Amino acid sequence: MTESPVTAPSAPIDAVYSMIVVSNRLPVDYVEGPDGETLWRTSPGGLVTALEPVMKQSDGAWIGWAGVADREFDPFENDGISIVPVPLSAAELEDYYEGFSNDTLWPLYHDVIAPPTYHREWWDAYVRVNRRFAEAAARAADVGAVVWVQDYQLQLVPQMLREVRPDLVIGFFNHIPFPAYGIYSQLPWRRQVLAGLLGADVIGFQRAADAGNFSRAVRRLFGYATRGTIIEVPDADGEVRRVVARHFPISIDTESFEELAARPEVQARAKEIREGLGNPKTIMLGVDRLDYTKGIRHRIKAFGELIRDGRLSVEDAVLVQVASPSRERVETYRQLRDEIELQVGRLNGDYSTLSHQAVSYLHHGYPREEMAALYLAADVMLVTALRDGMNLVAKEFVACTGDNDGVLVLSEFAGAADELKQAILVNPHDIEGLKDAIIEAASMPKRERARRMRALRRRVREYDVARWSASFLDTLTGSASVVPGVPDSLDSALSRLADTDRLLVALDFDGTIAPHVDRPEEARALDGARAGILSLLALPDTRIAFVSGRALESLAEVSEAPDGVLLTGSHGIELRLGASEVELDLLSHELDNLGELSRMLGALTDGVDGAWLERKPAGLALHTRLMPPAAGAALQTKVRTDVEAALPDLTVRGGKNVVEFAVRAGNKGDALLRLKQHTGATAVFYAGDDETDEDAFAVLGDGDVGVKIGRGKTLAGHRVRGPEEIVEVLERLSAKRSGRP
Ligand SMILES: O=P(O)(O)OC[C@H]1O[C@H](O[C@H]2O[C@H](CO)[C@@H](O)[C@H](O)[C@H]2O)[C@H](O)[C@@H](O)[C@@H]1O
Ligand SMILES: O=c1ccn([C@@H]2O[C@H](COP(=O)(O)OP(=O)(O)O)[C@@H](O)[C@H]2O)c(=O)[nH]1
Repeated sequence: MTESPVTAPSAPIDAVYSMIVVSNRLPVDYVEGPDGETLWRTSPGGLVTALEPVMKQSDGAWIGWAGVADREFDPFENDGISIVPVPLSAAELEDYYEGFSNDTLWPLYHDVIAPPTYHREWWDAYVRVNRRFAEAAARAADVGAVVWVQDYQLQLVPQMLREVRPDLVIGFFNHIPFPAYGIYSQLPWRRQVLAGLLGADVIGFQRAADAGNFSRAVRRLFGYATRGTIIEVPDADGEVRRVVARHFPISIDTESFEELAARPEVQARAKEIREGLGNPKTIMLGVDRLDYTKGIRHRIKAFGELIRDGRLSVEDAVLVQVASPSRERVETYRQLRDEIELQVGRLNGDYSTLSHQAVSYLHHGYPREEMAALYLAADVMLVTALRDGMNLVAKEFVACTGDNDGVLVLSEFAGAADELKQAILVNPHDIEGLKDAIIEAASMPKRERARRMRALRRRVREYDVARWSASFLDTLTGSASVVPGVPDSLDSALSRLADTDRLLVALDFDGTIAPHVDRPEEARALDGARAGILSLLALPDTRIAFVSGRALESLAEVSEAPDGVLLTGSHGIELRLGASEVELDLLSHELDNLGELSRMLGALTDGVDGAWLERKPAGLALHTRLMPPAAGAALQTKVRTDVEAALPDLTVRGGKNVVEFAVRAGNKGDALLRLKQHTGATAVFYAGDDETDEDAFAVLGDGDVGVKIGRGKTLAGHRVRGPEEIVEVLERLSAKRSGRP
């Protein structure tokens, strides 16, 4: 794909940043002041709204385009953020931004609501500009820095960056939907785009469905193995990189919107807006970039028909539609503007009176204060997107509705619908359904309005933008240091989990409930963990399982598992569910491989001080914990290389001071699914500390709780410091569950 590779700066020139965000848009756009002076204005769109508070909290740099062609700017500081502008020529603006980004990818990724256009010269410009962004990031990033690339305009940057700076930790977040394969496969450069994205360590999406579509496309086009949210990407040297592709729904700085809406001057402005509109009974509000994905026409059509049919009157109801200018040089956007303005003009001509307008249409972009006042003034917020990555407007309306008195009508095709379930959910293509929903919203009793809005507010408070970025970055980097104790967020998750009908508590053994020891046969669970397990076992509809990489026999021995505990060993290959033990019948070629493996490992480790082999039913593990670290690492590398060359079909797993080879594949994710099926669990708790536990975290669903012990990249939603914290977690879970009605 990268015909001419990204140039690696011999010594990065401005390599000072340990955290970098790269996006097409900077938080500010250049505008020329009345006297020709340089002014910077907040850029449009939700990406900037979401990332601005994140970057204000970090001392990293934001790399992006300044919103104007053919101008070069030096790096500068804006509102506490270090800005590194990347220039675009007028031709690049046309081909890369307006063309490939907004006339190819945008309609394609939004389910071809408008027809995508494919031009080879647009693609060439896309590659060229992506390379420029990658070069800028490679120059600015300190050794080992985290680079977080944003959105569909820059999908090739992760791979380009990895090629020249393999030391970097690279994340990617896609703010818009990722389409199903049947649509994605139209893209002539579909393989190059996937390869570009797979350069990242973690690829984030708005909805679980988007992440699923992406993984399916990778399977179809590259045949890479995927397990849950993990994609196994082979590198050129045959090593497998585990790339995470999962959803991280973006959000807003809820507190700052609440604070804004509580300001007296904003409330006064809201009152003024209502009065200016003639104090109607119901103010309906739509706020969108003027984009065909937003369903503005559908909304106006439904509203217009309600007036025409007499179900609403212009004396009682007005629709305020903010349609902020967007991508105005792209033909589809121009046409849309004409269509909407014709529609609004007709509607107002037909139904407005001298004192009451049907639609108050505003083709402007407003500052946050005015947005908050509009949200406050509105009774009903109409978000009728035909497809939308998230839609932050919906969340902002909820945050600003401080008195719980407002109704949100929300398209099920906006990412926000996965979270804001107490909104009135609509299919905007169904105009009759949309009309009924608008009437339901306008006439909803006060108590019902308050009940729904309280629940919505709880959600946007709990899941704000800080949580979004923390959860993405934590998955990407692992937290630098893990504080002792049980975090509040984990405690709340345990409270919810404790209420489930049938609970499965699945625990890795070593390093999770038993501290690591030098001799694996000496490992024992902490007394507190045993006590917690016994008290959970005594509760109805509560099952416990140990999920270990150890051979089942060894697990049974060291765990001294109380009766009733389910056991899975050898990474899920062996299971003991109740009294019966699952037989492990190795096939003849597996037995041959096992014999050869055993011979090779014996020869390679014979006489090496501190190295020992652990036999497992389907393989062998080499332990080097008792060796000097450098010698242990060197031995592991040698053993891996030799075994992989001689026996390429084996499953290889690296752990802490251990490398393990198995003649039959199996993993803790499969084990957990099997346990879930066996127990009929309605929710699962899983805790683990090692790389192999990531397979289990990868199969957890929305109502489940995953806890990673210690540092390191993880898919688990929570993290604690060590087995002592797991003791506390088990105690709390048991107490909460025994207290349920
Ligand atoms: O930069 P523009 O071409 O002017 O477009 C503005 C932004 O629009 C898109 O926003 C998306 O991100 C939001 C936050 O995640 C999300 O809520 C919304 O659903 C998306 O459409 C676009 O993805 C950004 O790159 C643009 O900057
Ligand atoms: O006149 C306007 C219109 C919109 N917005 C902001 O633009 C963002 C729109 O984000 P959303 O996710 O809803 O859609 P996008 O435009 O990114 O597709 C929200 O933060 C709005 O508050 C704004 O500040 N002024």
